[in-house]
Amino acid sequence: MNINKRKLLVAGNWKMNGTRSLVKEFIKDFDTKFLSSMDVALCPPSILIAEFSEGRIPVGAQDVSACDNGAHTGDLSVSMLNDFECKYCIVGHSERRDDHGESSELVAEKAAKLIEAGITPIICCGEPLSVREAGKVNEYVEAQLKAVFDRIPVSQLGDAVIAYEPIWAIGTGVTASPQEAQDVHAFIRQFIASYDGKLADSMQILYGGSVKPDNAKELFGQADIDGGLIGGASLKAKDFNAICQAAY
Ligand SMILES: O=C[C@H](O)COP(=O)(O)O
Repeated sequence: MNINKRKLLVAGNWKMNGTRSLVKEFIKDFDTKFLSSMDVALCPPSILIAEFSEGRIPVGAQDVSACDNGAHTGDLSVSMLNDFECKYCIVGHSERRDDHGESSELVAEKAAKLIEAGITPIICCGEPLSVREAGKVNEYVEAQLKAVFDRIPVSQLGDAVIAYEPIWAIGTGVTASPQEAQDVHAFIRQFIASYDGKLADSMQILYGGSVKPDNAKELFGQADIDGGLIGGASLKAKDFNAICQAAY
């Protein structure tokens, strides 16, 4: 049992991967004991969200529109996510910022929309390698998060989650060392504290970027790391179970 700090959250992000049969297999193999003492979520591609209704795993989406229902081809609204009982929704993942040119202001709008609808946003931030090499990680991450804190009153951010994901560690097998990750998480918590100390103490800050069964425990053991946003390793229930075990 993890004794430190806040309740931990392990969230899987399947990205653009998965099939209906993988969902069935995953539901069968996922160990539901984890649901009793920690937060768990699985964010499949939106076309597979309904398939998770047969299991007990809380489900999330990977993105949402900042607009209400209407003429927005290809998008999903918060009310649609609510209709499918999504508890979480990732926003501002670096792949969306890169592939779809999403700005931090748009990410903040999406997060605001989710909070208004009662869905927990998992707000991603994180720097590319060039920024780390230039020694500007804190400034970069702060600018991404400031857009959110400028847009949403702290009184409404109680249920939001932040995920720090250094881009150079995503899908590369290169993980930030526990200390490197902890340093940025501590900075993020300090940044939140500059708005509201209580919020800083309670907000879950996840680490993402090549989290695997063999490195999860050390990462989650850091004082300011409250779990993980897991990409590749969340596609196999066996590995996802092992990562949840590290947080259990
Ligand atoms: O959302 C998840 C992250 O991008 C991490 O992906 P990864 O675990 O495959 O490196």
